[in-house]
Amino acid sequence: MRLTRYFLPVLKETPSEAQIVSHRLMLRAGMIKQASAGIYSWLPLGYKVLRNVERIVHEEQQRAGHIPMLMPTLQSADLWRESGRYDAYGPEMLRIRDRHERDLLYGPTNEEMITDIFRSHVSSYRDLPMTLYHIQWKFRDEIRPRFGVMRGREFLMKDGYNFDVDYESAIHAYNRHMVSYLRTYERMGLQAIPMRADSGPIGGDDTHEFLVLADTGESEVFYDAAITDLKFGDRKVDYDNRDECAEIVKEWTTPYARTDETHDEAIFNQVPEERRRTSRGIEVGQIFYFGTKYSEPMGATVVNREGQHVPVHMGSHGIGVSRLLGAIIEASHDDNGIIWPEGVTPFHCGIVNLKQGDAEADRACEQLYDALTAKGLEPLYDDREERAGAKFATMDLIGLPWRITVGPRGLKNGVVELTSRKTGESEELSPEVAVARVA
Ligand SMILES: Nc1ncnc2c1ncn2[C@@H]1O[C@H](COS(=O)(=O)NC(=O)[C@@H](N)CS)[C@@H](O)[C@H]1O
Repeated sequence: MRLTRYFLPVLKETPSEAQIVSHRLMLRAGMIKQASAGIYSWLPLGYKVLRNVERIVHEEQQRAGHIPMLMPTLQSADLWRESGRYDAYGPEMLRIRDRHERDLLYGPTNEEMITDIFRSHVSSYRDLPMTLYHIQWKFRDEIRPRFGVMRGREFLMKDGYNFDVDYESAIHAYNRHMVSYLRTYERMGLQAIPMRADSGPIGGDDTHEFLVLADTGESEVFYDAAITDLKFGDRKVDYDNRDECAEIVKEWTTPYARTDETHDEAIFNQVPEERRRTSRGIEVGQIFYFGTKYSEPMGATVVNREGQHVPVHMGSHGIGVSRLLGAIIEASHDDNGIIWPEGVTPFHCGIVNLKQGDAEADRACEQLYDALTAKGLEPLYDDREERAGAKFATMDLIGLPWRITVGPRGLKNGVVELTSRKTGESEELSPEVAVARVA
């Protein structure tokens, strides 16, 4: 992409209403624009990162054998009356009436809707296990939306729902989700720690939240420092193997890690003093087991092996897709701006032309552009008539992992300058070597 043909409305000033760094940087880098309280337009750069986060979520959910689909944002109130949550959910639910005076709502979550889909089509244990998921916008009328996309009113969530014939199978589904989440967050360059949590309005008794440690996090957390040494890496996992998934879950849930809702001082004190940590965390996902909480009242049953009609055991599992952009920036930035992990960066490499209009420099930039593109690495070419300082500042602000700077003087010596955003280090290399170095 050429900057003169893109739409990147970077801001010179730091917007006063932004209280945390991710909100400030998302506004300044021209990624989002507030439409109304807690509701944002996703401008091109932000939208590109959002799609990259979605792609990783889709890949890891499907690797775990979960099936993608898409449910609407608007739901009938009747479904929520069946489960008894229509009134229980409270003022966070945006209630809407259509022209025929029918009660609708903008879905804050989809347990009722997915259970209705399941009960309409599945009636035998032979069709199980089954996990359906979608990535869809949600609405929760937060009384105090804040911190930009971190606590929005309209936000993008992956919500997945497992259907199993019994408790053991549903716990395997729970473990499968935990394993898929560990890999998902690592691929985004995040360390998200699973912590035992309280279940809130969704209900049920088994639940873990995934938290990214950050001073600006809304949750207070207590954990054993040993848990931060765990790495998932690119280990191969047989997601159908119950013991294998249970083993990984055990590895990640043995060290003490809890939010303030479930913190137990007595147990925490058994952790060696030098390893006890308290901090704050950003909740980027949550997994739940809630048994027959929805299948019972809504009559979602299957005939089991013994020929009995039994309500299916379920769980729901969410990832805050739009919140993740804020969490990643909180975890990866410096004074000059964002530092995108390779897995989610909007462009892989910036190209800065120090002398736009100089035949040599222009040609070298075009060749770099083609070479990077040929390697499947999307460049952002700053071809504006701007002075170098402004071009460098923009590249640092929007946080691309690599920048190649091209100038007439360097070209005379057959070199360009390759700069790593993470380390700030620069090297003079031939254009071919510079392109080879961009991961
Ligand atoms: N107001 C919000 N703004 C941005 N992200 C949010 C907001 N509320 C929740 N999320 C994200 O959505 C994730 C899942 O939300 S949740 O309430 O914990 N879980 C559910 O809704 C269940 N139905 C799981 S499918 C959270 O972990 C969080 O990362």
